[in-house]
Amino acid sequence: MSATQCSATRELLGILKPFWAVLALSIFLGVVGGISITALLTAINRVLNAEGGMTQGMMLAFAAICALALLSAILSNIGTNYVGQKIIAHLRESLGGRVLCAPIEQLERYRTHRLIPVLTHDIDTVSDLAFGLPQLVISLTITLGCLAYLATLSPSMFLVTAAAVVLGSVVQYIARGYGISGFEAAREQEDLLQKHFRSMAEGAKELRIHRPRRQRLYSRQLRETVERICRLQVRSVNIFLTANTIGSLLFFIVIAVALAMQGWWANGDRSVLSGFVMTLLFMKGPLESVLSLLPLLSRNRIALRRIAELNEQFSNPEPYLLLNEELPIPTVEPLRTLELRDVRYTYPAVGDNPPFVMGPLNLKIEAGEMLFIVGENGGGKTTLIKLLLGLYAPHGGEVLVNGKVVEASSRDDYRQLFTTIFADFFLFEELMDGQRDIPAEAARYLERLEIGHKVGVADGAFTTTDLSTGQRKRLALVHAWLDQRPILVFDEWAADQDPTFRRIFYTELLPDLKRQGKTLIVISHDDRYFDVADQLVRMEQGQLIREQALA
Ligand SMILES: Nc1ncnc2c1ncn2[C@@H]1O[C@H](COP(=O)(O)OP(=O)(O)OP(=O)(O)O)[C@@H](O)[C@H]1O
Repeated sequence: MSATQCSATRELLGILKPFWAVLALSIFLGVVGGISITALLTAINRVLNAEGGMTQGMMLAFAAICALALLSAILSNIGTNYVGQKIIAHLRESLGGRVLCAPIEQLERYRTHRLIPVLTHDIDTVSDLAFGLPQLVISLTITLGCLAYLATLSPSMFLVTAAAVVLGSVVQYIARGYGISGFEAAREQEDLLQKHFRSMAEGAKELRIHRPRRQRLYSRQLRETVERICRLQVRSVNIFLTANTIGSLLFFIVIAVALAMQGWWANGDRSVLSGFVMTLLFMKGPLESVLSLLPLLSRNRIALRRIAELNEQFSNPEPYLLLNEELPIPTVEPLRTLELRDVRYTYPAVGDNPPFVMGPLNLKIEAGEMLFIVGENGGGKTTLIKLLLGLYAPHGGEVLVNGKVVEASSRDDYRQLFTTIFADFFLFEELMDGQRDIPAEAARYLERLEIGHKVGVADGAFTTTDLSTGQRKRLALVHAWLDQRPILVFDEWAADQDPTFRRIFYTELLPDLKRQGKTLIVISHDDRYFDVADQLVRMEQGQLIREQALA
């Protein structure tokens, strides 16, 4: 078994493990359903050839088998439907949890356009198989049951039929090899398609004013990818359909052989001959149904491999990340100091670029202090705050809070000291639980930031986030303030503000927050206001240069 098959099989077994009892029962009931239907067929054949037609006993047996076939098929469907829905829920929850707990560096490396198709497309494919499973089990059982019945009717003709089934299966196997490579190539293209969709949605404005780029995205990227996927799917499905049709034809060849050679194997017994032909014709439907599910099996294998890959990528979740709301929130002792001691961090080389090396970084911040981090683009300011925030674990050195080293086990608690507005911030509409009404002071902030007339709070969420970029940042500031954390981090917050608000931010809001006892870490390019800071550090090519204390 190849590594690919191994990972898909392991993933499938892992996914099915919690539901094995229900699944085993459903499969068992599916087998019972298949056997019952085969028994019905043999009963029909017997009645057709019985002297005097159907006796009362036969009628009762017929009704009982009908009831058994019906009941077992319904229960088998209910069981697999349950398992199918549970699998979807389980995969969504477990993959969602993995993404939430993955180290930030891994998430930054695993691009969104690759993540979303796994969480949507691949999970749906796996669940499709779960829904197709009872059909597969029942059809397979009927096929095997019919073959067994054929063997009792005529061992010699059974061998001819079995040879035809083997030949059909070999054709299917070869077709599957070709078909699956097409499905795999199509799945690769799905990631690319997702990337184009993201460009279309997120770059809508840029595309509207740049005709050549828009045309290129539509005709050379989007259309080409869509058509490539279409071609690959058509080709793969055609291969499967052709193989199925060859399989169907084999049935009629076997029937023709049976009719031509009836003298040899049936000794002119017409009841054996009619039973044989009827069973073969009956078996054709279930066998075709099994074969038609083969493309789904192939797609399923690819989807499982993608899920296994994602699981593997995020197999080292950050330890001690709490997702369970019921666990108690640890009490954090009041902040006194925050320190980086000989901290090092290296981004791996990208292409021909050398790795970007940060550090050793040494920095100490006292509670209630205002630290400004300045420096040219690409100097390492954002990386420095990611290290300070505990988003990146240092590759060397230590982060200390109140003189104690922040270990992996305490890193998540440590992060709860901070509220951050990143340059590429995400604005959540909902407030946290228990904040159903904005406290009076926050309303004052909304007014002061001149968005009080635009935004209110209803049902625990801001009434709107449809604001200008600068206004959204102001709203994020209110959000951050509502968090009531001791340290606030601003990554170029003022960059989108007009000069008046920029002045208000540096000369009124920051001093106000400082007066409230907040510790403030501010990335800034606004050299006019550097004198507001208590401490100023410059980041240059990954090195921290301490400027003189200002205040
Ligand atoms: N995910 C990453 N992988 C590899 N290198 C990275 C990654 N993120 C940042 N870098 C590199 O690290 C360096 C510092 O980046 P950082 O974002 O910390 O700079 P910055 O000072 O905040 O810049 P700016 O002022 O433009 O926001 C950059 O030169 C960049 O090339």
